[in-house]
Formats: sequence, C-alpha cells, structure tokens
Amino acid sequence: MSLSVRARVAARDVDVDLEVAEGSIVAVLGPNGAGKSTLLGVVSGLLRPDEGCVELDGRVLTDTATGLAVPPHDRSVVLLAQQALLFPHLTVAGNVEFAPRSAGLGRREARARAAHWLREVDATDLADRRPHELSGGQAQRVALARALAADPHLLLLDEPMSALDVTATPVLRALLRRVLREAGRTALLVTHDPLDVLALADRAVVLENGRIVEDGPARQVLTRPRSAFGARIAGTNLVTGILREDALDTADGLVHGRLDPDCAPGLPAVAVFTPSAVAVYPELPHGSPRNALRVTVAELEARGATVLVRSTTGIAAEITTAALAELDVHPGSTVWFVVKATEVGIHSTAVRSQPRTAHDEHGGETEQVDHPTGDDEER
Ligand SMILES: Nc1ncnc2c1ncn2[C@@H]1O[C@H](COP(=O)(O)OP(=O)(O)OP(=O)(O)O)[C@@H](O)[C@H]1O
Repeated sequence: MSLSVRARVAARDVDVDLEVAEGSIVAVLGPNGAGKSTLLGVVSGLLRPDEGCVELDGRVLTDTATGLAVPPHDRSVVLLAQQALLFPHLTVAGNVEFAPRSAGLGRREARARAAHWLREVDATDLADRRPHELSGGQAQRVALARALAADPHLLLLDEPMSALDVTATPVLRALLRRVLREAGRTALLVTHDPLDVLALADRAVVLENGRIVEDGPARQVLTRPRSAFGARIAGTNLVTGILREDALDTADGLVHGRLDPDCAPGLPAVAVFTPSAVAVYPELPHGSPRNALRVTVAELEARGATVLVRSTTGIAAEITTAALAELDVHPGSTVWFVVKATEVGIHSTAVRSQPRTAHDEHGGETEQVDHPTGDDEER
C-alpha cells in the first residue's frame, strides 16, 4: 500500500479515509467545497488534521496521536497546481534544477536531471527563458518537469489543466499520460473533467460534503455513477474503439472527430461527445459530413423539457419533447444518431509502456481503462 490517509478536519467538516496502491492514479472528483483541496492539503503537509494519520510508502508523515508532522518539503510529495508557480527570477532550467539541488544533488547532476525532464516535456528549447516569456501551456509543462525532477514518491495534481486554453489542454493531458502512466507514478488528481479521469486515472473517488461517497474503477464511476455528482459529470457519451486512419472504428460504426495529438492508427481510443450534440433521425440524412450511427432505442428518460434517448449500446441523445413527439420513437425503434465531427473529441486510451503491475484494490473489480476493447460492454 503506497498512500494511506485518514483525516478529520472538524472546521471544514471533512472526514476521509483513503488508501492508494503504489503506481495507481486516483482521480478525486466532487462539487465545489466538497473537501478536495483539504485532502491534498493534509497529504502535502500544508494542513494539519484534528485527527488522523498519513503514511506514504511505509513512512509516517502525519500522526496526530504522536504529534508527528513531517514538513511539506521533506515528504517526497509534490503538488502541480492550476497555476505553474515558477520562480520568476530563475530561468526555466534553473527552475527545474532547483528541485534536485534542494534534495542535495551536485550542480552537474542536477543540471543533467533537469535537462532530462525538460526533454521529457518537450521544453528543451525553452531552457533559457524566464517564466514571464512562457505561454500558460509551456509554463505548465515546465512546472511538470520541475515536479518530476524532484523524483517524488507521490504527485498531487490539483486541476493542472483548468487554467489552460483549449489547444494547450490536450497537449498537456497527453504529456501527463506519458510521463505518469509509463513510469507507474502514484498520484492523486483533482479534476472536474471526465476526460482527465478517463485518460489518466485508474480509479475515481467522489467527495461530497467532506466524505467519500463513491469509489471505484474510473470508467465505472463515469459510466455507471452511483453518486449525484458522479452522475452530473458523467453525462457524457464515451464510445470506445480502435483508431483507423482518421476515424474511430466502434461497434456502432465509424466515428470521426477531433483527434488528440497522441492518437495513432491501430491503438484503442475513445470518442467523447455530449448527448445534446446528438440529433435523432428516422432515416439516414443525406449529404451531410456528419457521423451517422444506426442504433436501436433501449429507453427514454424524461428530463423536464428534454428527453434522453438511450441506445442499446449506451449512447444517449438529448432531444426536446416536441422533437420526440414528431419522431414517434419508442424502445425497440431503429433510428439514426447523427453528430457533427466537430462536436466529437477522440482521445487515446492506449498505454505504450509495459502493463501496469498495480492492481485494483476493490474486491477484484477490474476495469480495462488502459486497454478498452471496443466491444459493447463498457459503453
Ligand atoms: N481556509 C479555510 N478555512 C476554513 N474553511 C475552509 C478553508 N478552505 C476551505 N474551507 C471550507 O472547507 C470545506 C472544503 O473546502 P475545499 O476547499 O477542501 O473544497 P474543494 O472540494 O477543494 O472545493 P473547490 O472545488 O471549490 O476547490 C468547504 O466547506 C470550505 O468552505
């Protein structure tokens, strides 16, 4: 067991108990004020719980029973926050060297390690710049290099993509996948984005009112949520398949969309789109450059002024009740689900490293987040 946290923070009404296996990446989800930052604060040592214990790789970092509180810089835990928080007076290389230097490495070794991590995050050519000369995405890549150059036992990622623009986000997400998953890092990832959960995490926990209300394999929490918040963030269509040239080959047909940079033909990927992006037609519409999937309707779910039409393969379309009345759709009907390629994001779910050794610690329920098969089951 790599990380074990038990913490009660009375003033914030937070009471959590979490164990994270070595090499696993756990997404921490929850509404505003649920206690996510409090959890990270306790683990990083910035916040002392009223009662509790934090243990990392067998080393006790916090124990309120004995009064032990290892200071943040001595925990082998690093935090990658929303903002890069680089030292403004140091160059990029100087920022990254800082971590190994602080850990006692000589100048030459620290420089070599910094060069290695700058290469890993594709930032070698930024080495001599100052932080104010970087874009948000570049700064976050450098912050990631600095975090990894410290060679931490645990990485805390607090919405690391939330301050980035739409073009920088997939680049950093792909980079995180590569550097975290290939190295089998242990990490806690706070995020509001189901794509981050799917691309990066093995497991997801949902916090509500300071308590863990849901805990399971990441894909299961997204596709079959049991908590109110899980359901809210999971209302997304996730269709797995194998990438062929420029489209995803799924059990429902070919799906075109915007490809992430780490997508490659032959590898498993997932197409993501919202139910409101899906239009429903009784016949195949002609002449439009859109994705058209022939599906059988499994169920209709009223949602106030709209209705969720769910296919037998789990894809949902959200249409108005007026549109439903016109269509005359009912369970068992065969219809066409049509979605514009621009509304679909296609994200790699492949892992290029050796299979991970960490196994799920929840009663053996394993989900193939790393290697989705493209069959119907998970959709
Ligand atoms: N410095 C503080 N002092 C007192 N209470 C706080 C402090 N920071 C947060 N809280 C309270 O503690 C509870 C948990 O907050 P926390 O910041 O951990 O939530 P969060 O899940 O990280 O929220 P968000 O998604 O908005 O960042 C909330 O009720 C919040 O109002």
